[in-house]
Amino acid sequence: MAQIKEQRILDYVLQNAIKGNPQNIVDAIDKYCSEMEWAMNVGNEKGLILDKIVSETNPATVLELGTYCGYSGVRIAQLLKPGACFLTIEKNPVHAAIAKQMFEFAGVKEKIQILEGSSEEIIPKLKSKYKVNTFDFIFIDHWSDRYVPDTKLLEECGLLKKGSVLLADNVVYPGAPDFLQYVRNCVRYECTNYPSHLEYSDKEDALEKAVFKG
Ligand SMILES: Nc1ncnc2c1ncn2CCCCCNC(=O)c1cc(-c2ccc(F)cc2)cc(O)c1O
Ligand SMILES: [Mg+2]
Repeated sequence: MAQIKEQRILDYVLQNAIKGNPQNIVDAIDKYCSEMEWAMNVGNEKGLILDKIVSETNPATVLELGTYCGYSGVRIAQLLKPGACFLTIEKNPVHAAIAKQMFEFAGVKEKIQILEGSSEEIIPKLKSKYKVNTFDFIFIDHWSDRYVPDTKLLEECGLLKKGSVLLADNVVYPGAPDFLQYVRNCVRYECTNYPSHLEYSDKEDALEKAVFKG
């Protein structure tokens, strides 16, 4: 059967990484995607910045927008304290199925709940259906044209509290200029830019951290 790239990435991990070892699985994905096939995982250079900000935040509640193959989900999950709640939203059912298997192999499936669907349809249901109050940390890594509307949706749904940390991928490449404009000009956010490079590439990219001030 014609395989898709994401299935080849998962197969490579299942055959070459150590089951139950999140860091080894992250390293295996990076090895495959830098040597064999490029894929839109956040990657190790931006991943190390992600790790640092997650560790500093030490969140009890995490939301990720854009699961893909589960690379950033595995990176974040291995840093979370016991009992932390981690929800990740993925619109593409095939990618969600790949990520589910990735989380199982990594031994983090008890820490992460994959919500299949679009962010715009799931975010308004998070309080009622998923018993969430607010999020301490939000990793934004889905369509860049959803960054602003979903940030506003999170505000409107009362899912942010004073100190909530939003971290957005790809603010330079592919780019999210309206998001940068929004958070940098809104008094309710304190922003920090982290210049880096596009995963498995020398193109410039960056992460933007926006801390909600309440
Ligand atoms: N409304 C929703 N809710 C949830 N998931 C949703 C959604 N809507 C869609 N999706 C499903 C996620 C779509 C993937 C998002 N990520 C990306 O599109 C992405 C692309 C590149 C990239 C870079 C250079 C290139 F030449 C080409 C591509 C790099 C990255 O790091 C990326 O994260
Ligand atoms: Mg990305």
